[in-house]
Amino acid sequence: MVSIPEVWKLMDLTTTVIIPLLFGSLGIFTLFRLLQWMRMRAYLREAVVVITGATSGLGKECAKAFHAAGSKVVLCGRNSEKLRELVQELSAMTNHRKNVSMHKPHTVVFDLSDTRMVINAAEEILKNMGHVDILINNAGISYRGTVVDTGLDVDKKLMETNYFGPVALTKALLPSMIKRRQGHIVAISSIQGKISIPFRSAYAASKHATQAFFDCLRAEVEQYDIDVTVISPGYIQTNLSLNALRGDGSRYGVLDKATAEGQTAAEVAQVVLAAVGHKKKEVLVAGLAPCLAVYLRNLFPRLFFTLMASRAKKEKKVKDS
Ligand SMILES: NC(=O)C1=CN([C@@H]2O[C@H](COP(=O)(O)OP(=O)(O)OC[C@H]3O[C@@H](n4cnc5c(N)ncnc54)[C@H](OP(=O)(O)O)[C@@H]3O)[C@@H](O)[C@H]2O)C=CC1
Ligand SMILES: CCCCCCCCCCCCCCCC(=O)OCC(=O)COP(=O)(O)O
Repeated sequence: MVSIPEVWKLMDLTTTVIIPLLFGSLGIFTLFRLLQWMRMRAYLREAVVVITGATSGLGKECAKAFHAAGSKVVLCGRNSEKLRELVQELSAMTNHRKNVSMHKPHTVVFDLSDTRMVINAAEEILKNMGHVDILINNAGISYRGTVVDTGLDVDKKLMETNYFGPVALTKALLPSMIKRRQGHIVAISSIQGKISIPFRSAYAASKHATQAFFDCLRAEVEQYDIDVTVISPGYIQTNLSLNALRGDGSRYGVLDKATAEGQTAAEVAQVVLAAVGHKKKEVLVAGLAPCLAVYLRNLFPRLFFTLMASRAKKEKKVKDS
């Protein structure tokens, strides 16, 4: 039994020590988060942010998010008409924050799978903007097909767009970042940069290569105060599956159920904004099953391979029927 004086003592301890401590820590935590948020906003404001694949999906939503945060966005794409429309859309956005001014976006037209064009584009960007603070390598294409029926030209196309394009652009902008000892390079990879699922060989390979390249880069450029962020999303509601290539190089042209039921591009763009603002090294933006699959691949690879083989058999049966 607890005696009355003991209860008083306990209550005294609660009111004089535990409650103030609790509220004190909460206050410190809130203050810390606020400072973090303010530092992120300051980092993004006025920053020159280059975004590839800005004409659609995640790139377009990133353009809106960074533009609204006060960054000077450079919109890259291969369709000048779509870029012009986006500039109009961004220019029409109203500024809700009094202390943030939104800048007129710049545009650069080039195809990522053409190395010469990529190098010229980087020169053009540096000439017009003076420097690049943040490069977001977002543009990409996907693929559907079996290894046995896929032409090598399709494997190469995927690697050129998803891997060599971002690598060429990064290499072209890196020396100026090193010179300034300042810069941030972002790679939009995929959960498929961490695990390979059946009928995605070319896509998963290009994303695994992306992950590996940018992990190396991060280690090499930290000494120059350059940050590298790799973002690995799960399914997003975009045109990715519609524009995916088949094994014979033709357009897949189907909006897959998983894509249609994915996260919205605007949600993922906010995660990209925060990850860049907080200078995160890598971020997985996916539901429970894809995240668990990544851990399963690393912790219990045999089980993962069995699951993928059964998935391949099942999908093949459905296709054949
Ligand atoms: N949607 C998803 O489920 C997921 C997407 N991702 C990644 O997100 C990124 C953005 O894709 P998402 O928005 O979904 O797809 P979209 O198809 O909507 O957008 C892809 C963008 O990349 C551009 N692009 C494609 N090929 C080239 C090229 N050769 N040169 C220049 N630009 C090119 C497209 O330009 P154009 O308008 O001219 O076609 C478009 O702007 C990709 O890297 C993708 O792998 C990662 C995980 C999941
Ligand atoms: C301990 C229990 C573990 C349970 C794990 C179950 C394994 C389930 C497999 C889940 C596979 C998830 C694949 C996710 C793929 C993905 O998110 O890809 C993103 C993309 O890049 C999409 O591109 P696509 O062209 O494929 O639409």
